[in-house]
Amino acid sequence: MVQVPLTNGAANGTNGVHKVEKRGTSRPANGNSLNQRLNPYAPRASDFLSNISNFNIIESTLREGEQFANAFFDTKTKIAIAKALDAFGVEYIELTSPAASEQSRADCEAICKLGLKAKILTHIRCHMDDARIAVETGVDGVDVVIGTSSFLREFSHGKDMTYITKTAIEVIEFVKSKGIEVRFSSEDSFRSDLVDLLSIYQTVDKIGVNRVGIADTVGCANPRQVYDLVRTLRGVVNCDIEIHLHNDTGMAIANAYTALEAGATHIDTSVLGIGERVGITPLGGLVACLYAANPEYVKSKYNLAMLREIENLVAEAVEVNVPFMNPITGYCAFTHKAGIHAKAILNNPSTYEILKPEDFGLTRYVSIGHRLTGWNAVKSRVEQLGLKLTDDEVKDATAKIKELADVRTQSMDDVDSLLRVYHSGIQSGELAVGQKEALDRLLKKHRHSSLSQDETETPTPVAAAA
Ligand SMILES: CC(=O)SCCNC(=O)CCNC(=O)[C@H](O)C(C)(C)COP(=O)(O)OP(=O)(O)OC[C@H]1O[C@@H](n2cnc3c(N)ncnc32)[C@H](O)[C@@H]1OP(=O)(O)O
Ligand SMILES: O=C(O)CCC(=O)C(=O)O
Ligand SMILES: [Zn+2]
Repeated sequence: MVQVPLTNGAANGTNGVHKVEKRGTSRPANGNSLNQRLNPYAPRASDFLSNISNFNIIESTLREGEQFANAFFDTKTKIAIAKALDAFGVEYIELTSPAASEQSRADCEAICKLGLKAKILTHIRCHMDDARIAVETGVDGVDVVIGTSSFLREFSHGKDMTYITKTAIEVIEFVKSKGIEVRFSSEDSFRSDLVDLLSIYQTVDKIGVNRVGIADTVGCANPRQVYDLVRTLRGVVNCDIEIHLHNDTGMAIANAYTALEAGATHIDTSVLGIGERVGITPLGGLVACLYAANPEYVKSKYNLAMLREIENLVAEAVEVNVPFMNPITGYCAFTHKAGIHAKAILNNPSTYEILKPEDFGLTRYVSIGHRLTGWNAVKSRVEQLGLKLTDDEVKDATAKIKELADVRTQSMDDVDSLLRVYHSGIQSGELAVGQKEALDRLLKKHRHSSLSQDETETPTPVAAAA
């Protein structure tokens, strides 16, 4: 595909300096008036419940992400991912339970010792044995989870709500006694009884849990259900509300956004969304969605130019490619193709872009070597090449590009050669607008001379004699 770079990427340097002061609370940033102009339906400050401009990310690549089928992170890779996420600016990094294995425990301790600005959490079952191990690792907080749906109560741990509540209180009070954060989450919340849920959340809120978590463990929830549950919970507890959303039906980003609108304060993500089955809310997709709502706030919190590097790091570690349709970093995320789009983009990129590539250290492209191209896009390339053609001449050359592209997509070199031949034909007087045969003759001559040049090229010596 011919891709004409229209702007240069403004790759920001990464903020590799680790300060001791921990993240974890974010200040609301208003000021989305520009965004309101770009998108009249953008969220408004008057929505008093909404945390679209006041949220924290709990980045779980090193916990949920380790549950992805392909994932095996050795210590070095875990440290590289943790450092990259910290430099990006996530508020929390969640790690696999130290009860999982001896190496998991050692890695958890090693990451705690890095002195990152992000708060380090580990994720455990609602059990005193796990809690005792977790608090010895040096983490800033412990995320406690237990299934509350009838499925999990019957087929996973086999405990009733009375037992769950009693154990939750014991674990929470123990973790709190160590002076670190504690969160309590109900696994499979959306298939749990609402009265059970609200009752246990209220109990743990009263004993001073820092956050309660809602989990769409099987990815069954839709945005309206998410809104209703978070909104209801917001009216019942005073503590922060975290949400963890699986992507089995493709709803994870929309559900995360809706949860913030309903008053959730913390969103779980993983890089590229990796996790159990198809994973959870992806970091990049969530950032894209929240940037579209309030770019200044998102830019103030995160080093957006690092996103591509982090995704590549994780993609390589788990041996997958970054998907072509990935928000922000998909290979064609900022490529514009159809002539109608290209013209408008060239006049003002906001016509067809809600995300600015330069804010992510990326570059915009207009693709022109295809049959959907238009003369405005071709004119832009003519100007980039420093050629002088009238509008009628550009339109004439565009017609030839389309004719050729009806047979096969033209490379950048193909298009550039055609434009150069066209231009020199006009300059020399061998060509005028509409003279199709003359243009074909010139193109044929050019092809012939490039071929014979190739044939007469001296081969490069493979190795010099000693
Ligand atoms: C939805 C989620 O993703 S939750 C997070 C999932 N994360 C993990 O599973 C971490 C990795 N897991 C592991 O390394 C292991 O499963 C361990 C160390 C946690 C437990 O291993 P094992 O003792 O061999 O038990 P196993 O994995 O077979 O079964 C889980 C046990 O925990 C119990 N359990 C399951 N969930 C919970 C919970 N949330 N709280 C308390 N106990 C639980 C089960 O009843 C079962 O107990 P049992 O030994 O009495 O049968
Ligand atoms: O701890 C949580 O909130 C979520 C646990 C989990 O991974 C899930 O329920 O899918
Ligand atoms: Zn999960």
